[in-house]
Amino acid sequence: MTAPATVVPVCRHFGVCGGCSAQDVAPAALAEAKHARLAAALARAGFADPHPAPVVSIPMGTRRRADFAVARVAGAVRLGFHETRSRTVVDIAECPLLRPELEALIDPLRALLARLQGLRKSADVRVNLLDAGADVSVALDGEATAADRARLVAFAQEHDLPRISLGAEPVLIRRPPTLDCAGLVVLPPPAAFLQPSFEGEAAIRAAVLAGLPPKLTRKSRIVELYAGIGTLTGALAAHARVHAVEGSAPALAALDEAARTGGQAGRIDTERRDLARRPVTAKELAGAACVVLDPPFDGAGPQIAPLVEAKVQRIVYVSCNPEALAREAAPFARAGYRLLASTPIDQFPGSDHLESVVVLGL
Ligand SMILES: C[S@@+](CC[C@H](N)C(=O)[O-])C[C@H]1O[C@@H](n2cnc3c(N)ncnc32)[C@H](O)[C@@H]1O
Repeated sequence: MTAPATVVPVCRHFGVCGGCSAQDVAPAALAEAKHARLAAALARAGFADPHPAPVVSIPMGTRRRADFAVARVAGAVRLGFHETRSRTVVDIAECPLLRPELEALIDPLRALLARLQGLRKSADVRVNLLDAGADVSVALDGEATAADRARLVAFAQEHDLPRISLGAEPVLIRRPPTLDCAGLVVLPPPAAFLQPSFEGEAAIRAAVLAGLPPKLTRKSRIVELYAGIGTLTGALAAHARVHAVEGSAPALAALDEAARTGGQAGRIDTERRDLARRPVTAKELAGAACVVLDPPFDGAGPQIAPLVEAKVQRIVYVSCNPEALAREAAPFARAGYRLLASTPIDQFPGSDHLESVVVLGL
């Protein structure tokens, strides 16, 4: 018997909220479609007959990062996500994608925002669930008043948050906002980029480690591009020395500090660099046993050409955009790289987004 192609959406906001576009597609059918999408992207890149590994499916209720949009409309505050292709904020009562700890903060956050004088028309709230608890950052469109700051402090205390911030500025740190990234204990900056779920992050890490060259020694060098706060760096450093490159100063500072305090300074060195303006050159990549790259949605752009030119034996490309992957894997295929492995990771259930890890070798 084949699985039904459609199911009843689990969330009452489905169809209006732009957060999930495919919640009415049966999970098995969605997984099949995502698998086919990765295969098609790799075929377009020029790899004949790609056979991605089975999809790693991350269930609903696991999202540990939420970017809420907030709007003050006719005196009332809406908190939720934008409608599809619109700036209108859907005022949500639930979000089954989220971990329960984050879902439980929706109503209290809305009540908090309603009382902030610095909220004129709109705001953004980023909640990152760290090991230390939910790290909240509120970006207002107006100036926060002293009373607003006092309300943020009271909110952090009432909800036992490790830290609450206005944008990038911490207003109160109650305990270190720690996150264990495979042994590297990081203090991410407010509103840091995190992979959407612990489970998805573990799956990415496992696929990346499985893609490393077999003969690494502890003296081998891995160049990691777009390292962020070090989500993958600590795990890579268990296998080789890592040169981690990242454009965001706060993210890189967090990674650097974690490496130093964790006694990994000899294994991990860091470099702040805007890879769009100043890509790492082929010459700089000489001698690297492997390059791991995890670029933003639009891809690595100008970084690709020097990477292809460098002829590094192994490339592990983590992608959250199959279209960019198809485009950027193509020059590797033309340069003679073989597709060694590809893993689709569905860490965006209920939507058509797809994460994947692709391993290329010469
Ligand atoms: C998809 S995230 C991956 C981060 C990290 N690997 C992780 O898994 O958490 C992409 C990273 O690329 C960084 N980035 C974006 N544009 C960049 C640029 N032009 N140069 C360097 N880094 C950039 C972002 O700050 C972000 O940390």
